[in-house]
Amino acid sequence: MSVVLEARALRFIYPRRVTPVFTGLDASFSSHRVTALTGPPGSGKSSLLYLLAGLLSPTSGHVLHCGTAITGWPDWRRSVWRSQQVGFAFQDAMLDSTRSLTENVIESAVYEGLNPRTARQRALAMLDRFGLADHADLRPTEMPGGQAQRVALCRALLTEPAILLADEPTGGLDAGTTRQVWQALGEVAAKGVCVLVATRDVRAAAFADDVVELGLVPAAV
Ligand SMILES: Nc1ncnc2c1ncn2[C@@H]1O[C@H](COP(=O)(O)OP(=O)(O)OP(=O)(O)O)[C@@H](O)[C@H]1O
Repeated sequence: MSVVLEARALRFIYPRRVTPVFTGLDASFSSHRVTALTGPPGSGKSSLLYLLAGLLSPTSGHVLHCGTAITGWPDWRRSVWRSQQVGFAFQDAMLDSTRSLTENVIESAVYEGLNPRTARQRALAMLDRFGLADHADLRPTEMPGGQAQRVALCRALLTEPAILLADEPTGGLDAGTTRQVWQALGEVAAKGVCVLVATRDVRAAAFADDVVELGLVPAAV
């Protein structure tokens, strides 16, 4: 187990906003661990994932990957780093409604160079692990609601990233499926991945190895 990602003295304010989201956040995240990012709506769970992925730049402070500040890099370098190291399961899974779940999972990885046969094998194993094997050939519109996040997780994991960032992966799922997703995330972490989950799930603490609770910044700060 080693620290993979760190937020150091992270301050962040969205353009044209008065109140910062973070005013000096320090946190570290390790391989082999599932960390739940919790906190009330608006406390910055999603924003922190975007900052850690280098999709947003902090107002001040740094994000470090294995001790190296990615925040000082030019965009292109962060983008290469992200494609090699990070899998991001966005809250809005943005699935292609004209393609099957399997095709949705493999498409971008194959586009980026993953062998199509390997991609398909991995996708089917992943869909199975996340309880979607029976839906593999369905289109997103043909499956029940709340499933898209699991497809997004499979897609994010296809390139076997060192870091998995998942935004609300269990939103809208029943208790049994929620447990299954957390268990699958635990198995991903057990292979050495640093797993971060932004979640409103009140039972997150029971499933995650670590919990980082974010708070709302008072408006006057
Ligand atoms: N693109 C944006 N532009 C301006 N402000 C934003 C933007 N996205 C989020 N915010 C604001 O930043 C703060 C943190 O939002 P964020 O979505 O990161 O919190 P969250 O904890 O993930 O919330 P939720 O649980 O509702 O998803 C909120 O006040 C939100 O309104």
